[in-house]
Amino acid sequence: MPVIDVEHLTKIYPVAIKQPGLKGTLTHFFRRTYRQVKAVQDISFQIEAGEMVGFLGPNGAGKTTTLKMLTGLIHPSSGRVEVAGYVPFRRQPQFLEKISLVMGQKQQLLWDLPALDSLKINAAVYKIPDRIFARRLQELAEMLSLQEKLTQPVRKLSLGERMKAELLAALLHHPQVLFLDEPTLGLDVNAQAAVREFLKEYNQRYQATILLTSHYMADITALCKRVILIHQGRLMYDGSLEELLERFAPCREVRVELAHPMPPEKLARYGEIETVEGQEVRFLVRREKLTTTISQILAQLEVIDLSVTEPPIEDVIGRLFSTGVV
Ligand SMILES: Nc1ncnc2c1ncn2[C@@H]1O[C@H](COP(=O)(O)OP(=O)(O)OP(=O)(O)O)[C@@H](O)[C@H]1O
Repeated sequence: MPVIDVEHLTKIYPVAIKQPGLKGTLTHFFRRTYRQVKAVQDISFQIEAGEMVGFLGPNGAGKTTTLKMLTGLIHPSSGRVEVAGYVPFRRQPQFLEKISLVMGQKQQLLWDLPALDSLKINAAVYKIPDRIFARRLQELAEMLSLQEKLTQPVRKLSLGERMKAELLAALLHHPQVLFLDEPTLGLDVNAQAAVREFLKEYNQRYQATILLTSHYMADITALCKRVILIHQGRLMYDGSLEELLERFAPCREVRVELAHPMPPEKLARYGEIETVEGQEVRFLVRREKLTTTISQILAQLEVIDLSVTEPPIEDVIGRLFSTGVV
């Protein structure tokens, strides 16, 4: 049975239109007109327990709106949504104990207090007994390398430490389902990697289900085998990341530095030649032929150096979003 079950989910925001000037203000006050923003349109997907899924889309695609419906912060306009067996917008306490939502650009920890104080408040809200609180705190703080930092006021923590403390606060009640909206936003490369490493470990250790949005493709490639793509509120793709790349980036680039320059006609058999500059040749080679082609190049040519590069995933997905075709 899926932990997250979404069927024909739609959210339409009514947005009041106001004309400029005094007349516009008066009309707006007495007789408002609305236009409809279709933020999410008829999307369906299921996520099984323990899965870690990347939820991707360009700005304004409807990701946050979907996460808000999945966590019960807003009511869908139509469709059905169930998370951990509950209908989110009823906001039943048993449901709230099973989920957590972490938004990279919002914080729940109190700015002037040590994180530990906010954590104690959370423990009281979730009715976590002292003994269990102490155990979980120690375990999570260790996983996040935060032991020394929890007694300092939050405002004195670095951005990365603050994000880790936010994660600790969000996970103290051991939610079964975790929704993460840009958890690595604005963090430096090391802090991003630390958060990623932690999420991977948390998912494996507790079999937690995680739905994650991120503009950093490194997060997605490191954590998610499956991705869901949405564009202008509609579901574009739901499947494995590997298959997506296979379908939309079937080639890799092979750069070879030869001992002596060679005429292009003698090189064409190894792949589609992109450029030849002196002794350096760049080929495009289909993924499935990569190992055979590389062995042939190494056996048949005098090679000084060879490297293989993957087209950046950002480029592949960016192209999909700009063409709107999957
Ligand atoms: N409360 C609201 N009232 C009216 N329109 C809204 C509201 N919240 C979001 N929207 C609109 O709904 C659409 C989807 O927004 P949403 O925030 O869900 O996108 P997103 O994929 O999370 O984007 P981003 O990556 O920029 O955060 C956008 O056109 C946005 O302007």
